[in-house]
Amino acid sequence: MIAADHLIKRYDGFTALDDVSFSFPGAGIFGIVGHNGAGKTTLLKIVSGLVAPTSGSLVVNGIDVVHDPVALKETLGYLPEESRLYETMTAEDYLSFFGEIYGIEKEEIVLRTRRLFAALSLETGGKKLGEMSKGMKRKVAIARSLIHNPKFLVYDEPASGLDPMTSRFISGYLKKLKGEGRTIVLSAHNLYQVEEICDRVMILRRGKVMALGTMDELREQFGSITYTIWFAHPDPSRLDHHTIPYHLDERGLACEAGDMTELNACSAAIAAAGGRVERIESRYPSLEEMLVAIGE
Ligand SMILES: Nc1ncnc2c1ncn2[C@@H]1O[C@H](COP(=O)(O)OP(=O)(O)OP(=O)(O)O)[C@@H](O)[C@H]1O
Repeated sequence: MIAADHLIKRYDGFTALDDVSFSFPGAGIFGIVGHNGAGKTTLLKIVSGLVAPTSGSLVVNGIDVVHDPVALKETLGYLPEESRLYETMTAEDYLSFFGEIYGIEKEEIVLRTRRLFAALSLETGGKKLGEMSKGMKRKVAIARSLIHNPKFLVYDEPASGLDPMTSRFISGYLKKLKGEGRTIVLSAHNLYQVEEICDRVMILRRGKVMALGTMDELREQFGSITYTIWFAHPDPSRLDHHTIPYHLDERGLACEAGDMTELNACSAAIAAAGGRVERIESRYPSLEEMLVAIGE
């Protein structure tokens, strides 16, 4: 469905995207993450046909986006990082305005607007866009991106700057859109949201692809499982912090091990000090830890 091959984007000699290739089949959510300036917005604009790459090819649903970006318009819903809404318009008029641009009948626009606002739990109360909260404005912008019922959605940070409740609501809504058979390409700084909803994830660093795959594949790639060992000891004050670097958490005395060797050494040290290992849990690195490991 999406095939990007060797995309390069240069701005006056500065390389914002450096040989980016990926493919994404069928319906689902593709997440792009990376530090500020990594090239996420640039890539999303290229994927939407809004910016031409310096070189490389991009095919979306059989459309050659590099040579015929306009052909994508009917099937594309694009949500920019910051939507400039017309402050003095009501949300209903705003959607009408865009619906008419797409040539949708007036009655149909009213019907779709009502349905979209209901699905987004958006009660406008006749307010003008300038009077709305950030969360409401974001929902209006999302509704606008869907007014022509596109199958392909490109969302630049759909939940940025929103409170946790609204952000969670948007995550759920994106999953619903995916359930309707749509393809979503998104960027996000909220890595927990990406981990939760994305089928495939790309990590960009300074315009280069550092990792690409399902969350499971990324976890494999970034490998190291870490371990937490919980243990009991009759008198923790006698424990030597150098041999057993423990801390106290809500479950009791705990010790972290970075690999199997450390795990074995720590377990042996606990036993030698008269303690008893009660529980061991393994943990994969989170997307956040992967990003930190990759560095800026
Ligand atoms: N029109 C432009 N002209 C010159 N440089 C640009 C232009 N657009 C983007 N860049 C540069 O390309 C790089 C990537 O920018 P981009 O906005 O794609 O990053 P990003 O990953 O979306 O960042 P953020 O997370 O901060 O939104 C940055 O160094 C930026 O300054």
